[in-house]
Amino acid sequence: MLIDRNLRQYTTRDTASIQEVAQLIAQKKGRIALVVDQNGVLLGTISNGDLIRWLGAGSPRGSQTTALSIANRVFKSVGPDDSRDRIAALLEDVLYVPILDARGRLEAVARHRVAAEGVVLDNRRIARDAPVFTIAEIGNNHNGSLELALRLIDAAADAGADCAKFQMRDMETLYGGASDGRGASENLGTEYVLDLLARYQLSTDDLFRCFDHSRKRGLVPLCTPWDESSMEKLDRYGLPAFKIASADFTNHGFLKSLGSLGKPLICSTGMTTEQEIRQSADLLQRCGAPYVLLHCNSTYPAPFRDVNLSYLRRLEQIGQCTVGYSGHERDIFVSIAAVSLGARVIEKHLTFDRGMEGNDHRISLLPDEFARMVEGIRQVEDAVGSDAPRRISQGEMMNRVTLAKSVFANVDIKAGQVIEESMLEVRSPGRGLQPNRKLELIGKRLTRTVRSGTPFFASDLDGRATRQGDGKRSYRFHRPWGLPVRHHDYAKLLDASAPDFVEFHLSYRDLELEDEHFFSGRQPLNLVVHAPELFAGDHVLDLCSPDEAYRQHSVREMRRVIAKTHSLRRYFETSGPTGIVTNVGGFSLDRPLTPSERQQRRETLKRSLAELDTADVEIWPQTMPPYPWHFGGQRFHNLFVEAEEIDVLCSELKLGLCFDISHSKLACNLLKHSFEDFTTIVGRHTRHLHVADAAGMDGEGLQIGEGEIDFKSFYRRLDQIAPQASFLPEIWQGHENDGEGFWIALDRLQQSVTPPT
Ligand SMILES: C=C(OP(=O)(O)O)C(=O)O
Repeated sequence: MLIDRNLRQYTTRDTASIQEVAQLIAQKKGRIALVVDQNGVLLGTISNGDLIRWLGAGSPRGSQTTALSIANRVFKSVGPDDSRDRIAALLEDVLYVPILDARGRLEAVARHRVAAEGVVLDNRRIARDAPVFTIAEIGNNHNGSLELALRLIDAAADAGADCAKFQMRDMETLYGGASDGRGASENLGTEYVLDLLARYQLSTDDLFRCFDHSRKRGLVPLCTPWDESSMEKLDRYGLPAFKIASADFTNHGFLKSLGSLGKPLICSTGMTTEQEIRQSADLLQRCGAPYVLLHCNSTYPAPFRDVNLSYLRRLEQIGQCTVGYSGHERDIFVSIAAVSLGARVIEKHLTFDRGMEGNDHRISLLPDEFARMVEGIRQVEDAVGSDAPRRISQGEMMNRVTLAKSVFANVDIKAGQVIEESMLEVRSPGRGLQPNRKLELIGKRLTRTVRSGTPFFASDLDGRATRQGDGKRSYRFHRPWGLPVRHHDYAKLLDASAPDFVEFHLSYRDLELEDEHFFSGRQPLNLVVHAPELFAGDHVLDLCSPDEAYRQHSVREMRRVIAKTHSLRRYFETSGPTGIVTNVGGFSLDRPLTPSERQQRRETLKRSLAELDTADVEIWPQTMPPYPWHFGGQRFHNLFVEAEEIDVLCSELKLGLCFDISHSKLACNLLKHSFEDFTTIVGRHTRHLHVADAAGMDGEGLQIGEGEIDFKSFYRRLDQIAPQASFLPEIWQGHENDGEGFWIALDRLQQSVTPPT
């Protein structure tokens, strides 16, 4: 059972429209709306079944209907003093039991607990599918000094912690006569702890100051109450949750008191038997308390061999809840490993000096160690993934092309011929059919001619191979369309279709090609150029580089690209300046750049662009994904990713843009921005489009219809903002097998986005 005091997700006003009620029920994935008046008095309930019945009855009075008019006015409820057993009995018949105060106001909702939902504190969700919540346990490491406590909070925030945690004790309640610190009748260990605690308490006011300061630094303040009097003070202060120390996990009376407050409980389970953990978890469930269990070994430092991280999985099963780890061992590695075993909360002590007086200092992390641990946690939580079937990432796919092998013909084979084993060989690169499919090819009759030294493709197996000899493919789009070409496949692709323009994708070696060998006279189509990203000597173009020598190198390479563009222009029907699609740089290797670093990169870009002679050409920066695959490895991209920034840069520098919709969809996915709004903002600057589908955070260049983009609505929007912008399909590996991927993309686009004529 869960007693949920987070009421917003259940309640709707009596005057709300049916649409609002439906939205509430749908959005919160709940099955009920509780109808309240302006004072929060519960007037009735509406289930999704009630909504469906209302629709089935022809929606009497239609849009005039209010929530109250269709609500069930007779419902089961309980008062705050009703026993948990009574609520549990009611929950056998209904899904939700409202808990009302004496005046009928909704106080909480009792319902069945769902283990996977986790807990929410200060808008932070702690759950299996949420980011790891890191707690910097300051505990008593302030040694009674407010000034030190505040500095530790700052250090926790700077180290990237999510929470600063303290401990509060009412020494008199807790230790009675021994609270003066002398505790002479206690055993030696207790006497020592008592003495420390008595000397190193912060006053209640000082602790509250620490909580205020934590909030100011963006941290969730938490505190472990060690007694009921402290619990009441912390509740009154308004802490969003309570931490429960291992020492109190078998203290059923205290657990019940904490559970009755309706706030999430983060409970450590050190020093307890499995039987005791089961009992306490059972008790928390009966209380209806939202809770998380932390695996813990309560020794200081804990020997690594006693930590038993594998218990995390068992704890998750026993507690039927989200789990975490409160670590008392040395160093940072065990806590990072705990994340890979399912921990979603990591608590570690923090100090400035392990030599200070007090038990906890010597097992605490220093601020730079804590920061390194948080960094490790973030890396591991990103890397853990799932046990779903293996998927090849986009970067691996790129590397598979260059590093792996495929099946090639070692003789010319004509269409209609049957393939024999002796005609095949396995070699690099891996552009075509993987070697494990070689046997499937043997005995197949080819539907196309395959020249010696060229690879086979999957379409050779199912007879779908590219049509040959049946004339040029023709497409009709209401904006100029083109094809990405290289010097070596230009003639072949042009043979197969009649685009309005071609976009030359240049490698740095192509800059040295003699263009006259490739074109016989002037070509009746327009030209766009795509600048290389990689240049000789592993130089990745970066016009924004803070390294001046590197930046100047990039400017020199860009000048060569411009010169090449002028050379190509001689062979094409160019009307106006030629666009050069460019990834202008601004990437980083280990982390995204900070806003001020980004600002510096923007200024540097302005400088670099001003150093280029752009007569008869236009540099079109390309919109970028947040995690571009640079030659099969991942980087962070920082410029031309966010709509507002692109808008400002393009306006200031009067730049036209190549809107790569696959890249930008990924950026919107990561930043949780609307792709529609992005299109509206950057559409104003768009001269040219790279079109491909996209999925997730880094699935770029996908075939049309195989990702998440709604092309129909995208083109509809863009037609109003940038009707003249040219486009081409930039499908990954689209040029293989005589441009098979491009033709599929163009066919699909024609079907879905061309308005009827
Ligand atoms: C002592 C505490 O917790 P743990 O048992 O995790 O060390 C605490 O929260 O104050």
